[in-house]
Amino acid sequence: MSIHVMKKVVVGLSGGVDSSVAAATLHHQGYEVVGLTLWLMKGKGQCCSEGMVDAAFICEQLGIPHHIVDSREVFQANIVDYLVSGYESGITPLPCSQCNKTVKFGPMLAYARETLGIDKIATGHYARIRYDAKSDRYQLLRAVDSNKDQSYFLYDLSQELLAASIFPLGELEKTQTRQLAAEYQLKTAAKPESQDLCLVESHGSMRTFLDQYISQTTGDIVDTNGKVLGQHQGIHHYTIGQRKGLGIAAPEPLYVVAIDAGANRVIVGDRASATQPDCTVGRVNWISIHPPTTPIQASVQVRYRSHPVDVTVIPLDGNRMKLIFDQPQFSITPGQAAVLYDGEMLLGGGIIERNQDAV
Ligand SMILES: Nc1ncnc2c1ncn2[C@@H]1O[C@H](COP(=O)(O)OP(=O)(O)OP(=O)(O)O)[C@@H](O)[C@H]1O
Repeated sequence: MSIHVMKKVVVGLSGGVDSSVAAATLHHQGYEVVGLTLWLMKGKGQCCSEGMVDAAFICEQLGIPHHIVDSREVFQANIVDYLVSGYESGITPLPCSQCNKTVKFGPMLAYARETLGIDKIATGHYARIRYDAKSDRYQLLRAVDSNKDQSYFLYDLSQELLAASIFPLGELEKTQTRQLAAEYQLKTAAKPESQDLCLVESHGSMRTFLDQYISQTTGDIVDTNGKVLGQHQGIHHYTIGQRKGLGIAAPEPLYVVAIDAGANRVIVGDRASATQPDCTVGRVNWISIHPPTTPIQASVQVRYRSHPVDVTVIPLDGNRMKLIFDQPQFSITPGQAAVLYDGEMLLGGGIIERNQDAV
């Protein structure tokens, strides 16, 4: 007699079409699925409450249980406070990879294991996971749909989290996801794509969000020689490489090249002065490979949508690395993630550090 043990999985449901299809796909594959929605945002939580209702509807449609976990404190401490202190210190923090690690995957797996006795979690992220027996590691790969690929935001996950995760949409084109949603007649089938960071979508702009927390303190906008060219309303309104909205009339286009929080100054210069041959990166996480001890060649994305460029990676002590670009790069932004790839495999990544020469 064979005993059929049903595989169990907890699916993170945002109320969007991707996670709905992830849950429905696993359900149709025979998994015992539990839906889990994290309640993330305080105050302006309209998108969260709508999301919770839509997620509940999907669970009812699929006939699966739905759990909601109040994660507002975790989100506030790990994302809102992280963003506010980062912008106050003159960097442009990346919230999504931090959110995935500390708010979503980590706590979701803990909840799945401790409360539900389930060892697997799934999300609607577009990325793939492969086990490599030779290195005994789980590797993170780009999604098949290169336009939707979200691997960049997942570079900071651990081996333990990767081993426990399933990305049912990694092999699909977005159009196929929509088709599946229609086939399964999911309520979320026609829901529009989210266009931006959840905080930006809920508040209209990052500026509106930050202005709730950071008071506007006027300061100088200066050129690279320290000459005052204008005034700003708060350094948190600026990011490296920014050209628009500086309010300065100049014969040549000017870009933000550095933000000096100590002196409350924004430093602007021509395109060449916002271009760097190298940078250093901290809090490095090697995800798919063992940490290298000698220099390696890779390609790097310095922003989510930036084109990968070739780079030499020099490992440094203390979870840091130096990146030497084959071609100097424009607008390398402290606080954003530098994520390394070898073809479709994501090797690792970390947070771009401040360029000490620029301030
Ligand atoms: N509040 C949440 N609770 C639980 N899981 C979540 C939540 N928000 C996002 N997720 C999970 O993370 C995945 C990626 O989230 P992201 O915010 O990038 O949404 P998305 O790509 O627009 O997907 P979706 O269409 O499912 O909203 C989602 O597919 C979902 O599995």
